[in-house]
Amino acid sequence: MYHLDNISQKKGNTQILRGINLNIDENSIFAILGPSGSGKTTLLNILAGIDRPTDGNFLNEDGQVEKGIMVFQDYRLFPHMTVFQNITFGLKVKKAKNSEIKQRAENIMKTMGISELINRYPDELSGGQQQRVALARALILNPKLLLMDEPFSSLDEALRIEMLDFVKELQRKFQLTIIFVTHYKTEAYMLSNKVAILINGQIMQVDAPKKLESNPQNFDVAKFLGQANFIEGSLSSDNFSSPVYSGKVNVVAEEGKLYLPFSGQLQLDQTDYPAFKGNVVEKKWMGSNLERVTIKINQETVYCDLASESVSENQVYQFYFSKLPVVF
Ligand SMILES: Nc1ncnc2c1ncn2[C@@H]1O[C@H](COP(=O)(O)OP(=O)(O)OP(=O)(O)O)[C@@H](O)[C@H]1O
Repeated sequence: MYHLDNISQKKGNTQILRGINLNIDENSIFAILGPSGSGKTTLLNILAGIDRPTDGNFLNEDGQVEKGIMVFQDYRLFPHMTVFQNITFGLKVKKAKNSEIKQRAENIMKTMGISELINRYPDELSGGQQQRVALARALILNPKLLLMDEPFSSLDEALRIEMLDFVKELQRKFQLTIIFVTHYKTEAYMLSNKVAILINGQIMQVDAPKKLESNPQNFDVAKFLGQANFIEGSLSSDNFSSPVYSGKVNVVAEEGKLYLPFSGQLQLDQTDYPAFKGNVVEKKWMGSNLERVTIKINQETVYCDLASESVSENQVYQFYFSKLPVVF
């Protein structure tokens, strides 16, 4: 188990990280998901030993300070070196024997499917190939802990999904612990069954993807995950009143402002929680048999995702909550 023990980072007057505590199982992939500017790169730089925190430590099971090997967002290959020279750079610095360097490079290039690129320079490689070279350069050092900073953000959708599967395969093959940061929730969900949400330098929630979606712990998490419409209303005890929904709610926290998350919780089949009658004004197919449906109720607009073809445009439907709605 790795421990992030109360890690804080301040640069000038900016408090970037605020007391991050996390336990990370060895031999697993742990995803940290957060919006742009939330402190993901700052945190990974600390875990890689590239930067020192103003407070706290990154420790291994034995309580010793730990650091991982980083795969950067922009790959950072050396432009004047071939693929072989890039991959073997770290071993050369460590003064490994030439025969060992050659052997390990051949093995890792084979694993990564880049053997035929051996003499190419980075500007002769596609983004996906550069990504594989960057991974090979890290893996040749036999790391126990690999840190990945948005490594697939510049790849196209199909390639990104292929690389996510590949990372899972590498994790198993090399029994790695991988800490993966991203702002794409699908990436985090596909890679890991434990995802930490980092917002504004704070860990807001650590949970399985399905739990995050169904039970975001606070307004910031729900808003970031984008699964929510937020309808203002008023609350008295556990009764919520708004133009869209009035009735019982689950109250998570009362902060003066009241919001109602909808998406993923709405359905057409009757439940005990009737939500609203609304006019479907638009549908957008999202792939995978899902449509994002725009519904108008008086002046309010609500978005929800429903199975394709379950509603038609310009028709009024009664929508139901699938469970007791939540007010933050
Ligand atoms: N040296 C610094 N001095 C002051 N502020 C900094 C410094 N480095 C980063 N920041 C600020 O800290 C915040 C977090 O930056 P960081 O790069 O860690 O975010 P991120 O989550 O990785 O973002 P992105 O997804 O866009 O890469 C940002 O608001 C950034 O402007």
